[in-house]
Amino acid sequence: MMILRLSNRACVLSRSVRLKSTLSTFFDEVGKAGIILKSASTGIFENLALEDWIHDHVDLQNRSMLLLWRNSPVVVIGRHQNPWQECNLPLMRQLGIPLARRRSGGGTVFHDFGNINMTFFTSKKKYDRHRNLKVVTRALKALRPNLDVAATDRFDILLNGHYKISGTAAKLGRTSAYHHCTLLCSVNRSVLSTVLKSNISEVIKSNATPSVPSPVKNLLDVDPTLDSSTIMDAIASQYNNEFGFDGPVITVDPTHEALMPGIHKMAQDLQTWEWIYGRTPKFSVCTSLVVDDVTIKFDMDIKNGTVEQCAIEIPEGWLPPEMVNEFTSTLNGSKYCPNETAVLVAAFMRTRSMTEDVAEKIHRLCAAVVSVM
Ligand SMILES: Nc1ncnc2c1ncn2[C@@H]1O[C@H](COP(=O)(O)OC(=O)CCCC[C@@H]2CCSS2)[C@@H](O)[C@H]1O
Repeated sequence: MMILRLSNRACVLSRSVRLKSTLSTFFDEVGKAGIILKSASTGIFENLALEDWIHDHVDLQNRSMLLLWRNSPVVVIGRHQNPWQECNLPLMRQLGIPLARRRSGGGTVFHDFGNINMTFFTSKKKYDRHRNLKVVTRALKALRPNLDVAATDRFDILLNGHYKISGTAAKLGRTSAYHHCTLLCSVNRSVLSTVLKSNISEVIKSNATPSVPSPVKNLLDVDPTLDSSTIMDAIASQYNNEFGFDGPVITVDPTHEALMPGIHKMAQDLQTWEWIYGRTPKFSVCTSLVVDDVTIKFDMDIKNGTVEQCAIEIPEGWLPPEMVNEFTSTLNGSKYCPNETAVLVAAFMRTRSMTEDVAEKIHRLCAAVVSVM
């Protein structure tokens, strides 16, 4: 038997007990129609894995579930998006802000501790985004009756009819579904807007899903007496009210492999380069970069995150033609990734004899290519 350790109104699925059941069989034993979970993790990959695990393993035919979670700073792109088009990857690397690709569609958002995420799990039949967003707007109104918050036809929530405070995405499986959304409480808005501005969007051609940028605001900007844990509590109690449930908020730790067998692998899969970058729909980059006062034209086709075709036009006499050929063939077939490019170019330079001047130029050429990665 698994034990629920009660702390005030909240429960913690205890790690200290000897587990005889997984989270899904535990829910079957408890037999509740509605369950509210809160993640103990602030790691995006663990939290996205928790969503995947619940979606794949919990019987959602006769049960609905709300998961509340928050993350440390991260940019989260939709399943069919192009990260180079959506965000400033060089700046994110500099700031140490990771990128994650989620399994649901839709656009790109920024999360930090000032952003709340909610995931509403249901059977596919009961999937109802309007009703879920009503839980959020009513919870906010219950806290501050004067707040002007309303859901739109595209399932955003707007503050004062203009400022986006919540964005929505969803994943529909064969029999079950989840709808997840954000809520901006006190996010760092200057980081949000700078990381969500691509440095190379104008040189990318792609059919990937584009985001729909909106003016955003934090709830705490209009009412600094609010705080995100009060808001989370209000959402949990409104969820119970709306659906007629009465459960407590259960804290669950997504690193607890025994409770959720297979979850570690799910989190690992979400962190692979192949999932985050490799799943980008085919795109091309066509740009001119100035290196040493000469203009160099790059033309690259990228499929599965890998350079499929690369052409570089360099003014005659700047570099020996065989070096240019060597450089382009190094890029062909490689990941569209600054680290991989730098390593491969360094390796090719080690195996060729060249003057210092040529080596310097290849370094600068490499830096120019890396600047658009
Ligand atoms: N955290 C957050 N919340 C609300 N709106 C945001 C946020 N970050 C950025 N934005 C704004 O939304 C647009 C993109 O809007 P767009 O409509 O294109 O995309 C979305 O809303 C996707 C929401 C995904 C929600 C998931 C829930 C759990 S994991 S992520 C962006 O350019 C900004 O203007």
